[in-house]
Amino acid sequence: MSSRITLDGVGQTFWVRGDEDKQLREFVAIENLDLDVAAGEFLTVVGPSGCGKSTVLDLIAGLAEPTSGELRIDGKPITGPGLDRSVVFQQYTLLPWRTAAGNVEFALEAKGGLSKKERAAGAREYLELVGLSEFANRYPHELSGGMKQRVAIARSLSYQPEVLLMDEPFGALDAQTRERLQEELVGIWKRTGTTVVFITHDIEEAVFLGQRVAVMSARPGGIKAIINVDLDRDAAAETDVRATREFAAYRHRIWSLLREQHAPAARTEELVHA
Ligand SMILES: Nc1ncnc2c1ncn2[C@@H]1O[C@H](COP(=O)(O)OP(=O)(O)OP(=O)(O)O)[C@@H](O)[C@H]1O
Repeated sequence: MSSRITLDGVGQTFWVRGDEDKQLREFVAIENLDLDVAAGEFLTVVGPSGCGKSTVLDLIAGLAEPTSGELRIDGKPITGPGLDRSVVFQQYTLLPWRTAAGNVEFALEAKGGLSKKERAAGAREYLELVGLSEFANRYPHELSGGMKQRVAIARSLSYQPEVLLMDEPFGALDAQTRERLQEELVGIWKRTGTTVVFITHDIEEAVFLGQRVAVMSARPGGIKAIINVDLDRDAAAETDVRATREFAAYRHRIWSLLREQHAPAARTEELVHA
């Protein structure tokens, strides 16, 4: 199950208070942003801090309304959150009083229409998908950071959203856990065919996961470039794809695009929009 997402000339402006005069003024977070995510695609988004990555994700999730432009999912305007889309945030948003299985079941309760037995079976299935079958009865405080994030992913996938929106979901994890979860996520994406939009600060993570990498520019945020990544992900399990020359070339290309943004011109722009 998957869905296509379209952003058409999307802009988002916030009212912010000036540092010195404390006057309210408009702050253009993103401007005239066009983006098309194909059904079943894995798109990663990188960009400097504050360029509007989370803003874009919030808009696709329907958690905010754009100031201008339009967002559509399968041709229909996005007017609010929906069960066709699921968000995984950086911080683990698990219910501490529920076990791992209980947390997944919670999402299925919200979806409705399933018996207790079906919900329990669903939780088992998705915890297995993320490699946590043996930890179903543990409470969040008894799980490691990586395990908690896997429960959050299992919970998001359990109600079979067409779109999975991930906002730096592995940002708080150590490098090894992060790499393992990246590999698991690619496997899950292949098995489920879900459309994934994944935000990250980490260029290597963006290249490893994304079929395409959208590189954002800052102030106001927009899409600077979209890079098609053609890596043999099927070989990922056996070979260290991250150590290949192709991988390094993609990494360098994106690094260079991001680097350009630190030029003095960017600072001038910052003042214009401040
Ligand atoms: N509710 C809000 N009110 C005012 N300004 C906001 C609001 N939300 C975001 N912003 C501003 O909009 C810009 C984009 O924020 P956003 O969180 O989307 O950036 P980001 O690229 O996700 O940043 P980071 O990588 O640091 O998480 C920032 O300058 C931020 O301060």
